[in-house]
Amino acid sequence: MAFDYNLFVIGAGPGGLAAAKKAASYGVRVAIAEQESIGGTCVNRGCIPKKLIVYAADFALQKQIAPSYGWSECQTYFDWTLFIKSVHQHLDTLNQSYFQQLHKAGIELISDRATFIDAHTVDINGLKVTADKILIAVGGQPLKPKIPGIEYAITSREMFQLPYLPKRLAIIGGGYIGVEFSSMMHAFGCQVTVIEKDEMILSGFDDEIRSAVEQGLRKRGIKLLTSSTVQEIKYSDESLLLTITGKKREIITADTILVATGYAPNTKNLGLENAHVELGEHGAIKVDEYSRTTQENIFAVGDCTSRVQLSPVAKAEGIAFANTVFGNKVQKLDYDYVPSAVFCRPEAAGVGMTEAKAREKFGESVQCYYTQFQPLLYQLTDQNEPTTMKLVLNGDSGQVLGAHLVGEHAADIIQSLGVAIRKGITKEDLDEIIGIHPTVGEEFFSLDRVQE
Ligand SMILES: Cc1cc2nc3c(=O)[nH]c(=O)nc-3n(C[C@H](O)[C@H](O)[C@H](O)COP(=O)(O)OP(=O)(O)OC[C@H]3O[C@@H](n4cnc5c(N)ncnc54)[C@H](O)[C@@H]3O)c2cc1C
Ligand SMILES: NC(=O)c1ccc[n+]([C@@H]2O[C@H](COP(=O)([O-])OP(=O)(O)OC[C@H]3O[C@@H](n4cnc5c(N)ncnc54)[C@H](O)[C@@H]3O)[C@@H](O)[C@H]2O)c1
Repeated sequence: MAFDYNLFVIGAGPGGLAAAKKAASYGVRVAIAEQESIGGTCVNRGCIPKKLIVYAADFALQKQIAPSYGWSECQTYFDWTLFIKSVHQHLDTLNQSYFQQLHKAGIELISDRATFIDAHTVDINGLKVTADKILIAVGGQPLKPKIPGIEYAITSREMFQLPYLPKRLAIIGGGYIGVEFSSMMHAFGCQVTVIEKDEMILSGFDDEIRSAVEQGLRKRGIKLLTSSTVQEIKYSDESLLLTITGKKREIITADTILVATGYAPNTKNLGLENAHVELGEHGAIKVDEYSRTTQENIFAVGDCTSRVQLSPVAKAEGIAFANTVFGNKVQKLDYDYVPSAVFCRPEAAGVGMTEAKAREKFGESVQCYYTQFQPLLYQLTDQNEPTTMKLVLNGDSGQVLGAHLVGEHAADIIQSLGVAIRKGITKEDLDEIIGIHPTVGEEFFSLDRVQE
């Protein structure tokens, strides 16, 4: 049977775009459908605008320590409306550049929603298109817990559209999104309360890292209510009232509520049943290690498969799919050494195993090196802003299993160290490295305190 395309991709986020471009480089005929803006969550309502807000918030934090560096206090004013307008102008430029990249690669862009009619046919607003292979890269969307009054809460998507900064912000969920927004919004002067159901924020990270971030945020005045949930939300006198249950029952007042309790795969109403594509837990598309779904010619990558919900992972899965299916290079991903970071202040990052995970696998032989120190940046100031550093080792072989850091440039330092850890570096190898002075990262090469 002759198909319209060799590959049809649904969703132009990092996963779909990477797969489409790689497949096109092998000379196959590719089309991609996108119902919103090119670039997906990452470019339009995730990583990129978030990081620009982090930079904006950093000026406020720098201002606090500037007098210790000889700068006199001066009046400054942060104009959120002006700033967020320039963020969106930048996103428009990025969208344009993606559009041109697709055009140059000979990939046809169909700007509409696609749904399955059968395993080889999709419907796009009444247009039937056929393809030999179909890749689902539809991403995810914010989950909202079933709480009475949750309709008053907004999600991260709307945070990027806020017309003005709220005075009091309540955040439900102390994961990546909740913690990052708590840090940025507090730096702009908002009163922030985070409500997290677990005992600590940032589940999945090493406990020492979680605790160091908690201390850092609390010290700045961010209120963290852990082991707590929201029972109901009410609107009264132009304010939102959240009834908190958990360690303590209390009512907090907010102008804006951000709900950040996880991301659910975007797999509803996609017609997947017509194509015999099965779903697993929480609506994630079931895939094998080569991203193949339960239907032989259909593949899925990125957030919609709920493996690791990060942009570089979606991109790597897209490339591995295209290499395997069109490039004659069978490739699967190793998810063990995916570095990740939380762009809060203090910044946190980790790669490899946490101490808890290492102990599950290697038991008593696990050894940890740990240090906490006041970095040079804060030594002229009266602020106590410790850097926390931890290495997790297999004590028998000396192999480094994981590295974790809270402090300045944590994300950049950890991603470079991740390369060495993935290659099986030992503590002895690290001790032989000559670092760059004076930096935070050099301390990883002279850790000499085994944690009790
Ligand atoms: C606030 C926030 C901050 C984040 N920060 C980071 C970060 O700093 N670092 C990081 O690595 N990750 C970050 N992430 C996660 C990252 O954005 C995602 O992991 C990544 O975007 C997933 O890529 P994807 O291609 O799987 O899906 P997406 O980027 O979600 O793209 C999917 C695309 O498919 C389209 N689509 C869906 N259904 C259809 C359909 N039926 N037809 C046509 N098109 C369709 C959607 O419109 C969307 O454009 C962040 C996420 C959020 C929400
Ligand atoms: N820097 C980054 O790489 C980055 C930044 C933002 C988002 N992301 C990605 O986006 C995904 C979604 O982010 P997220 O922060 O929404 O999810 P998350 O899974 O990181 O955190 C959700 C948090 O909400 C808590 N929670 C769940 N239900 C709750 C309730 N009813 N009350 C109180 N707390 C509740 C959970 O215990 C958890 O700590 C992340 O998993 C991550 O992969 C990555």
